[in-house]
Amino acid sequence: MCTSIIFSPRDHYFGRNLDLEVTFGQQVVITPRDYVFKFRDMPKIDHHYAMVGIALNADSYPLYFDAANEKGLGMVGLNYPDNAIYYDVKEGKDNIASFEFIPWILGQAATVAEAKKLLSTINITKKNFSDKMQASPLHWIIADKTGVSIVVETDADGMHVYDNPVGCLTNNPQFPKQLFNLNNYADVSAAMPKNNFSDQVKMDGYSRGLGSRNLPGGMDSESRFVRVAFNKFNAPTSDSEEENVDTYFHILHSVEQQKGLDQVGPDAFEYTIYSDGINLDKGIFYYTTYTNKQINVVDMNKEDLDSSDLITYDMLTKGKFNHQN
Ligand SMILES: C[C@H](CCC(=O)NCCS(=O)(=O)O)[C@H]1CC[C@H]2[C@@H]3CC[C@@H]4C[C@H](O)CC[C@]4(C)[C@H]3C[C@H](O)[C@]12C
Repeated sequence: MCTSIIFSPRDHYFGRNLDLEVTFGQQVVITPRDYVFKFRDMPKIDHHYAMVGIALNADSYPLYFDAANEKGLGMVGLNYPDNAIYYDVKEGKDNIASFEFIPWILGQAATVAEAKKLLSTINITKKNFSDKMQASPLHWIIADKTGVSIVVETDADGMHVYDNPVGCLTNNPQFPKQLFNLNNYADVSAAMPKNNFSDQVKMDGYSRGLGSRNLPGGMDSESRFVRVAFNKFNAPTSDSEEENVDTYFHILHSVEQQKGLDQVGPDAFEYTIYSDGINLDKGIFYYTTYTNKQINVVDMNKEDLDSSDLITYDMLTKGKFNHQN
């Protein structure tokens, strides 16, 4: 499972937790403006917006899990099993394979509005990257540096583009159902609850935090959706980049999956492999990993973005203990 948020305290931070039981050898990958993107059914693009994110560098093709471009448009792919359907190539459409979707949008669109225009002519095809790398069932959240976001789901009844008023996405079920489910948590609050139960029962509020007692605590995607939305809407904002980045990671880590809690096989447990966030206004990429909670930073502006080869960084997974005696 995965969780993605856009958090807008002053600048806009967008990214995700990647939760899985196996790791792919993913890296931080910057695609500069003159890298040539070849597409299965569309003409190549040899000049486009530069982007940074997490990808698998597959024979010099960036298979992005999540990324943002230099204009401040970002996109995250999250698992959407049993619902995601990709389609056959359709005449008259922009036929884009699911693994090409992030480069196609981020290469050409600067805002969510421009992304919507590209989406109006797109057809997500079922082509695989390779026999070994079959298409995975995903849905996507797209956000820009105004803080606006949308969700794209390709269901059996066609592609849906939803405006996203909460600025987060997890996994199943379909996005409208996730939104509807928030109704069940309308009374969750950061404040101490008022006794609406009965004025004949005396309640003395034995503990701080009782207002959020009914937040769901599970690892499942509905629970994480509600929890991360609540935590984000109640998060403090600041004028300091460091404080905002720190808060951003507190929000994502509040739905992180500890090893051992989400069993997916006899000896296999899903866990949060990494959490990342891009400052969409500034093109600065931040991440933590399961074993390294120190915030690591890659600034795309420090690279030559007018070049043509992928720029990659191995993720720093070794945490550091500060011994004080
Ligand atoms: C598994 C991840 C979602 C995490 C998640 O939600 N896990 C819960 C599983 S479960 O729901 O609990 O069962 C997703 C998110 C992004 C994906 C990559 C996107 C690029 C590329 C697309 C190609 O077509 C196939 C290979 C490819 C490298 C993809 C591999 C994998 O699919 C990635 C990492």
